[in-house]
Amino acid sequence: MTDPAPDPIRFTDATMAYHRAPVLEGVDGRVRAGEAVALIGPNGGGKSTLIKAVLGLVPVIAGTVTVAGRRPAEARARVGYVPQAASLDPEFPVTARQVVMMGRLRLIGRWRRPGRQDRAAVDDALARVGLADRAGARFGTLSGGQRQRVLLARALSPDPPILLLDEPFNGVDAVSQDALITALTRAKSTGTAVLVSTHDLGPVQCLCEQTCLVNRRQIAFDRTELALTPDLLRACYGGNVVDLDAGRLVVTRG
Ligand SMILES: Nc1ncnc2c1ncn2[C@@H]1O[C@H](COP(=O)(O)OP(=O)(O)OP(=O)(O)O)[C@@H](O)[C@H]1O
Repeated sequence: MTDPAPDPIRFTDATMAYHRAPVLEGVDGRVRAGEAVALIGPNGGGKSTLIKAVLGLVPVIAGTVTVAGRRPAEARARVGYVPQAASLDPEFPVTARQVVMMGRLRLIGRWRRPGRQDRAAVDDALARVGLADRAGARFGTLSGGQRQRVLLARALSPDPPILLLDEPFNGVDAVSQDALITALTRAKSTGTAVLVSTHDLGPVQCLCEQTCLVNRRQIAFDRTELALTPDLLRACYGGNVVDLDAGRLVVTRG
């Protein structure tokens, strides 16, 4: 009998630290193929730290984090990463198509030029985020939401089995939010595992099978409907008020 495939991402009582002091403790759960996990918590709660641990950029000082059964640094090629949109300078003189092609560089190799297959993959990735008609537009002239979609297309272009997204819905208009959700839903349908940090609970409820709540330690890692309860959200956000607004959960910063 062959062993089942390892989970795309597996956390086993993992503690992360930049230096000696733990920044995030006790993360335990898995991101399965074809599923999305939302990472939710207050500013400074450790969301970006967890994503960086999966990228192999932050040390895991206790427990383990594995990516496709390996240590994170050994599995980097299997992971597509969408950083916060602000991390790419809009003044940088490149088109949307050139930004997306950057996602193929690892496959193309340093000494080769992009081929027909690379160009087709870039066009396909832009189409998947609904920006086929903006391929030639300069990145800096696009709206914030469109830039975020270009960054998702860049991550999608090499077709990675695992996607990490750091607050992709921040400051994004409704059209772009829908386009991001559509592209991520499609990626899940082809088996991609998704880990997405967000402050916005709306997309979580339609996209994420599981939710991980963190505030310096794991508060919950469970099916979304079991994790997004007023009590757990209150525990996570330190008592900030949670309203049930027409069936939707809202975290207020009061
Ligand atoms: N490079 C670093 N070196 C040392 N400490 C860091 C570093 N980056 C982040 N931290 C600390 O780790 C803790 C968690 O930060 P992190 O950025 O993971 O939180 P976050 O939940 O992503 O917050 P936000 O929603 O504001 O992005 C914070 O106390 C932060 O100061």
